[in-house]
Amino acid sequence: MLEAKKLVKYYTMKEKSGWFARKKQQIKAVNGLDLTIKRGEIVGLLGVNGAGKTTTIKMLSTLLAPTSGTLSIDGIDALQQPEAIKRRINMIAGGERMLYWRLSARENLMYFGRLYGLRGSALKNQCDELIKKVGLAESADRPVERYSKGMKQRLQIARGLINDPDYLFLDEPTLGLDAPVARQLRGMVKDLAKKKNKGILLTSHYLEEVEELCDHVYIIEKGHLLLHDTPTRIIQTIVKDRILLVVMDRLTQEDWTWLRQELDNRGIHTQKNETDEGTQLDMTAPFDLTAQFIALTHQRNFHLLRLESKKPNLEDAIIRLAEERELL
Ligand SMILES: Nc1ncnc2c1ncn2[C@@H]1O[C@H](COP(=O)(O)OP(=O)(O)OP(=O)(O)O)[C@@H](O)[C@H]1O
Repeated sequence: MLEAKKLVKYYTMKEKSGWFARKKQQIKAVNGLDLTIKRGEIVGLLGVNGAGKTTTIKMLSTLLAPTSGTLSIDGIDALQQPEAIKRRINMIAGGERMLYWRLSARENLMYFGRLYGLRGSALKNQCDELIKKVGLAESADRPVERYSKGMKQRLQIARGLINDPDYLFLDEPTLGLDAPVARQLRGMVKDLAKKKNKGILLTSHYLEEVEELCDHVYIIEKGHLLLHDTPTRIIQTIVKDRILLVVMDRLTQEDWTWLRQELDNRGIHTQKNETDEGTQLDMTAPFDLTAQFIALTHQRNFHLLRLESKKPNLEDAIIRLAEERELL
């Protein structure tokens, strides 16, 4: 298990405050964060821009020393024994960082493998296997600068697996990828956790991806933990409303006045729009309102064209949370 306790990172910056004077300014990027990742699970780390996600990942991957706090990985103190830890972890960033563009996929992997102490046939076999695994066999000897974004990202995954880490930190792994390529990568990430028993930390601005992949999620704000739970419970806790969308034959003014009064009496909040299809109603209430709405339509023989009950998702929850905390 990876266990971070009371992690703190303050950045100190010097700002000009006169001709010669410089004032020290301290930025509290991460401020007392507790976080755990077990092997075989995918953990999400969410927060608005500047919340402290990248700083946290850099500390977990020992690229950045915390100001205070502890970090242990499978019982080993990561701050005391960073060399022992580096063999057990790796980081994969989205976008186009962390690769040498003039080198081929094979040369990149050979280079990074050597950094982890791999040599000879062990290194060659590991590179061959990873190249095959991420589907780059045919283009393995071409320079990376000629790769598509999806190919570069698959190579990033291979690079992140070169030392066969037990824990992987994925920072925006599907950034800028087309939907089918992103889906393929999500499948790979799931397999790494569920079939290869790796512990995975994921940051992503694609909340559907987080909802689909993560067993539990940490939401941070200004370096503090705001919420830690499963995606389902986060949605249930934050968005209590159920949403019903209905399109029906155009309502007369009299019918609308009657319907609005009935809906108001039941605590159903309604928004009405006239569309080409007919009258569209978006209704929200803190309970499942489908049965009640259908009963009302029977009373006046309204003709329904479409009825969709929408379950709130993680994106709805995060937007609601940000609105409540005035982060938007
Ligand atoms: N090297 C640095 N020096 C000074 N301040 C920094 C440095 N890196 C980050 N910060 C500050 O620390 C805070 C947290 O930044 P961090 O990059 O960890 O946030 P983030 O959640 O990853 O944001 P984003 O989603 O925009 O990538 C921000 O206020 C940022 O300006």
